Amino acid sequence: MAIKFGRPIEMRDTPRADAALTAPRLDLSIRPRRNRKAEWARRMVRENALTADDLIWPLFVSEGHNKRTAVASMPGVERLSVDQVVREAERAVKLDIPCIALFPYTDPKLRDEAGSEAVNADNLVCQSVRAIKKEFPDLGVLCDVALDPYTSHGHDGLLEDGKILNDETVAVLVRQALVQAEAGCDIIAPSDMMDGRIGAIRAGLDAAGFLDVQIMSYAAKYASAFYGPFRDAVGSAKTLSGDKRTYQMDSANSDEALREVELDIAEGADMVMVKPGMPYLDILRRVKDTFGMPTFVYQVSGEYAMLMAAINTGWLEGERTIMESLTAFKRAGADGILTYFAPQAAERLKKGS
Ligand SMILES: NCc1[nH]cc(CCC(=O)O)c1CC(=O)O
Ligand SMILES: [Mg+2]
Repeated sequence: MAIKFGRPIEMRDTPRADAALTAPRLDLSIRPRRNRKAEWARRMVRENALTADDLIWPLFVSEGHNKRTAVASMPGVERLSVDQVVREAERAVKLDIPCIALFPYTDPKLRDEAGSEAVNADNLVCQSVRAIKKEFPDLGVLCDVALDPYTSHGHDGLLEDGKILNDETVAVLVRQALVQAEAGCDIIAPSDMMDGRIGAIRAGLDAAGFLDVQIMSYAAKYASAFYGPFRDAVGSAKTLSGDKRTYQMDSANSDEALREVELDIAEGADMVMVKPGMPYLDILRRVKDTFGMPTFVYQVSGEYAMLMAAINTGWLEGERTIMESLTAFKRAGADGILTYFAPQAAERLKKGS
């Protein structure tokens, strides 16, 4: 049974009528409940607020025209052909969402060992960026940099003899970032977790004259089971051989996240990210407190799937659960949130409380 929230029960200062329940008055000078007695009072002492400015909306692009394909493990999320991505970009603009993030579902025929489609200046992501920027130049566009949507083995880097090559991968990532920047991408977001990629991408962008293209580093990205539905969406779930634990972080570690973030800042990251979100709020708080950088968090596909599964069965109440989960990120120090709930949250915020 879903819990139904009606009119809140608010405290009034009217003297109590004689009632069956009586008790000697407690001698309390401090009663924290006073500051919660009514909505106006709660609003006055509220410490954190979610606004549309906090939202980054991830979208999945696929081939075709006027085409939308449901992603089974992410109810409500679809893969969109480029023209449809532009329609969602329009929705983002209308909802005051400042930025969208693009992820491709690459035709399996175009995937190869080297992830060559990643550096094709006319790949789905680049096509989308151009189409969006033509109609909505003032909407921020973030592009993920990593090879997994393009490789036949589903890894974020180049694979040789069962090993993910670091420096060789970084060289390809620099080229991937460059085609995205040339297409008009505003924020390059490397999600691959290779060592040294932020510095190399910054140098590559600068050498090509893209001095103002920002870098949001997936700096503390964990090897997480919560990415499952995303791999379904980009089509790498079936192809992925092995796991990503030689490059993504061990979920048992916390100090290591600070060392990773420190390196990416030193290499030129403008913004840093912690990922996943809800199971890693402690990391988010440490990163924000330690560095004071613009700090983002990714409420990943598995978190979305988990909440939607419970919402769709009626076990959780949708709107309140979504808003609570997003406000928790603000409380933990996030300056912004990548979330598949971005449009729902923005619509809710537009309506007001
Ligand atoms: N490097 C690709 C990438 N970029 C964002 C996500 C996950 C996003 C999500 O789960 O919503 C992943 C998956 C992965 O690393 O396997
Ligand atoms: Mg690193």
